[in-house]
Amino acid sequence: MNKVGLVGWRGMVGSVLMDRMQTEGDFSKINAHFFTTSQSGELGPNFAGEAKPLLDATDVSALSKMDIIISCQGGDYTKSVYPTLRETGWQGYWIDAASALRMDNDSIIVLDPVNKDVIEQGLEQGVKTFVGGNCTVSLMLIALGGLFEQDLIEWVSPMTYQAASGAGARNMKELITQMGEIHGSVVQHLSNPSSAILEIDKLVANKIKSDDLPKDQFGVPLAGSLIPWIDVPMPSGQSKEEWKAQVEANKILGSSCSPIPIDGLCIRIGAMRCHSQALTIKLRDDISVERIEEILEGHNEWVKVIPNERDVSAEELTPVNVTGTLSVPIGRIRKLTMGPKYISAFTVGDQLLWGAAEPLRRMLRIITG
Ligand SMILES: NC(=O)C1=CN([C@@H]2O[C@H](COP(=O)(O)OP(=O)(O)OC[C@H]3O[C@@H](n4cnc5c(N)ncnc54)[C@H](OP(=O)(O)O)[C@@H]3O)[C@@H](O)[C@H]2O)C=CC1
Ligand SMILES: N[C@@H](CC(=O)OP(=O)(O)O)C(=O)O
Repeated sequence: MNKVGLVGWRGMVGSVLMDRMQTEGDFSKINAHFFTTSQSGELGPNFAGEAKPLLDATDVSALSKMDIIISCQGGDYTKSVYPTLRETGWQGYWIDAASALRMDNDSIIVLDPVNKDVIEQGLEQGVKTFVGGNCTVSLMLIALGGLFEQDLIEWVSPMTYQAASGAGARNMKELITQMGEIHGSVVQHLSNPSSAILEIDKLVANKIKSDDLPKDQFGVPLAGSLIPWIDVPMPSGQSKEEWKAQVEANKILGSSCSPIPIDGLCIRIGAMRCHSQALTIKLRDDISVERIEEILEGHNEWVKVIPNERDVSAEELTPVNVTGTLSVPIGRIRKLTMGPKYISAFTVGDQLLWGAAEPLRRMLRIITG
């Protein structure tokens, strides 16, 4: 059995990965070794049988004994350890959640329901570095896989509604704390049926704007508001999150030589762990909505077409419905007034599952069988 080193297993993405690996029985296929950057020598988890002391994730000699390493530890860790490990001549498989190696020439971005051919070709050619894609990119491609596969898309503009989890566990906690504090500021007014809504609104607005609302993580209020910028600025005027859409999606699709334009705005909203995206798509042909729905639904087992109807959209096409599942619903599909080749769509996905952990887990299974 392959020796698999797990780094970052107790973080948020890592915990979701561990959960999925246990559910799918993956630990029975590997010889798991748990690493840590901060708790070396302490007793590790028992997911894979008897708990053993944790290994030092900065010890290149210990890492180099692994056949496969999966890291959910983050980009700084990857940048500090990966080059040194490769310089020792280590020929193992490196599977990573962080973005650090995604655009390297010798890495493949993994999303096997969409690019299994690219992955298999890479394995045959000796590629050893496999990286999970950006969450919005992976979720969009699971949703639109059928249209991309049949080369029916001329361009896409995704406008995102991204959950707090994309910014990390502390940000999720901060969002809930902000919500609680806002509620607390008007709780007595809410219980009084005759209280005036404009007075409540004023108190809420004052609370959200006040210095004592906790905002160390996001820097600004998120509850009762939104943040129209994610990640650092790029020279193009895009945020880095927006820049990733086109470069990563085309790399996954193997179309980087003649890239499909994919560009829009990325917005942080007060959802917990599901990213949503409103898509404007220009098709290459005038295709009926029924045919589009058929093509989308037929592509993979996780995408689910939701009819463009009010009640079912409000019930099923939401973060609260999708959270904790691998389902990627897509709905609001209709022709736009711009012309017969222009369609809208709205999709939602769990950014810790298909958006982060699941593509890595499936890559491990592709390697280990
Ligand atoms: N969050 C996301 O949506 C996505 C994240 N990623 C990538 O995954 C990386 C990891 O993200 P994420 O999982 O959110 O990071 P976390 O901050 O949740 O975990 C990262 C590491 O922090 C250490 N840590 C310190 N204190 C604790 C604690 N109390 N509980 C758990 N872990 C702790 C752990 O390392 P140790 O055991 O060594 O101390 C852990 O592996 C990101 O940097 C990013 O590159 C990729 C896609 C999506
Ligand atoms: N940037 C994403 C989460 C993430 O970690 O993305 P990436 O894996 O591309 O760094 C978000 O904020 O929602």
